[in-house]
Amino acid sequence: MSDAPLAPAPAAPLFTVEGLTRRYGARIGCEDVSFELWPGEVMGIVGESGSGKSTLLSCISGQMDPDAGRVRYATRDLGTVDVRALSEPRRRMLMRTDWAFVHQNPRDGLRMTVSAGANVGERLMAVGARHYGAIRESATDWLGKVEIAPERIDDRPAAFSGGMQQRLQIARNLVTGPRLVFMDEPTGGLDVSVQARLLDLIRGLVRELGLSAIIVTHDLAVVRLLADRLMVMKGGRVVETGLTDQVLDDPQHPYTQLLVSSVLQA
Ligand SMILES: Nc1ncnc2c1ncn2[C@@H]1O[C@H](COP(=O)(O)OP(=O)(O)OP(=O)(O)O)[C@@H](O)[C@H]1O
Repeated sequence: MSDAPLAPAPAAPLFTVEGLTRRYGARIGCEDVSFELWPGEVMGIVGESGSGKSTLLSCISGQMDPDAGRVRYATRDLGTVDVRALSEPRRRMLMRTDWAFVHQNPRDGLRMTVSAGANVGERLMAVGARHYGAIRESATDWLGKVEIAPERIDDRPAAFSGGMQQRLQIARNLVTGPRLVFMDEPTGGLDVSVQARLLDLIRGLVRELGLSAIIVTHDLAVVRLLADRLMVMKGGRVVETGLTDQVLDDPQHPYTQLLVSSVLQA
């Protein structure tokens, strides 16, 4: 037995989803999805197109109302709360401070008409920062963290490459110090070499900041690199869940076996 002191185990999950269901008329978006996310944990959600990943992500991140089910979150000040039972202003504040959402298309998460610095700085202002010098310093610092040169601070995102825009979106999301980050195909639509660099950056930030994250992707290489645990969806339901390496190296469900082998053959 090692003498090294053990870090205390977290007492409770950060985020709990119970029996979440969302239908579009008669069509199932996602059905009866339940899982827990622990502090500092990264969960990957994979499945083919139409399997319900985006519907699930929209419902759990508060962007869409589910038809049934509950989402609970361990807040810093109020303990664990039912997110939908919060008042609208509280819910909005939670989503703006403790939570963050990285969209697949950076244009959906950035303001394209203002500078890179303003994209980062206005998030700080939205949570009460007022001192111009401090805001600009923080924005410069965050641009550096996502490998954007400080001299680009006054450029608009339209003058950036796709990979740079995505890195800027990440800075804009993380500047307010969230604890939980939702990511929808964060490397989708980028060249392979740009994807690899972005994945490295995300992995470094997640570890350094101790973030919890839920990442939706159809790309198994993304979850292999980023996710501690994996949930495999098909037809709106979860068909398999487990530690990422375990699920990818020894898939149990025939659908997961197919997903893994189709990547191997590709
Ligand atoms: N606005 C909508 N109206 C009707 N049906 C929808 C709507 N959005 C999604 N669906 C249906 O819900 C199911 C799940 O779709 P969803 O977009 O959540 O899957 P996905 O796994 O995210 O797919 P993709 O990877 O292509 O984004 C599909 O059958 C889809 O056709």
